[in-house]
Amino acid sequence: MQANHRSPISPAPGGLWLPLITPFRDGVLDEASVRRLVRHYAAEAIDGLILAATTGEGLTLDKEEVERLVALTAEELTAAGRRLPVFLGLSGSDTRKLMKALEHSAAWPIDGYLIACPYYTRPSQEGMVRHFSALAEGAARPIMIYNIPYRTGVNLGNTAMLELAAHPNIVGVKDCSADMAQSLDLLRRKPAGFSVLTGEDALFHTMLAGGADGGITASAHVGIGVFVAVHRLLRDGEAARALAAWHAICDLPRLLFAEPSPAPIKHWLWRAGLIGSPEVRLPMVPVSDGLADRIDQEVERLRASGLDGARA
Ligand SMILES: O=C(O)C1=N[C@H](C(=O)O)C[C@H](O)C1
Repeated sequence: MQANHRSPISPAPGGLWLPLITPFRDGVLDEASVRRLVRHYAAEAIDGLILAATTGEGLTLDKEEVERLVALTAEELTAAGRRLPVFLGLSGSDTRKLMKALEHSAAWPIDGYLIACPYYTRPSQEGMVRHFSALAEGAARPIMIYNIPYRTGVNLGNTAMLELAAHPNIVGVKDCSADMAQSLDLLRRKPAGFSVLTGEDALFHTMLAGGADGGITASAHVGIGVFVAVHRLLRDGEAARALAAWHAICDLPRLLFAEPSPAPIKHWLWRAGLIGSPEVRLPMVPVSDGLADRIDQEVERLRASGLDGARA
């Protein structure tokens, strides 16, 4: 398969990548809200977008919806004059089906893929190395591995990860191993050209300070400017200012993950006027009344402090 990059991206992704929620209204993709969201976040100094991953409820989208989501995003980025890398979230436990998904999306305006470890079947380390190697061979664009054992049921260990990191088409990992020793060991041993981006929102500052290249954090939908600032300040050696900035928002992840994601984030964005409805698709359900009240109060507090970033 030929490489077919829409735009040249840094070979090793870094900085703040936003795993965009997918807005729905009355059961269908809410196109106006997709456009508004993309415009809104394209105006921020983020480094990339991820579509249809966990936060984007990718498992509930049909092929036509994913294609439309990708097209709308590309249109809005072009209209905004923003060359932002866009990776598509993929997951599955059948290598052949994933190869077909790669083929199906080969001409889409995306720059790469975020592919989760195969879930439910609990393959061996060798099975996962062969799985990702096959996908990397077949993909026309770079792949980031998504290691999230508490969702998939299987952990891609560092030996296997480093073997995969040697593949030129595997450019990084979204690390949600939930094992600090494993994450720090990976940061110590990762080769040049292979990025580690944390997907543990609450550990965003800690992981960056430990040498991570960036983060893919759903919480950054809120207070996005602060997430960007924390990354830049640390990169520029301004540790004290980075920590002070982080302290202003470090409780957000706990609030936004108090119930299954992305319902709390969607409630927030709806209250902030960025999306037309907080709708999620079953088996996800809307936030409880109690959490809705807590989020509403926090929306007001951040709005008053100017940290919300919700200026559509
Ligand atoms: O959408 C994602 O990708 C993210 N996944 C993590 C999860 O699975 O909970 C959290 C992260 O903030 C974004």
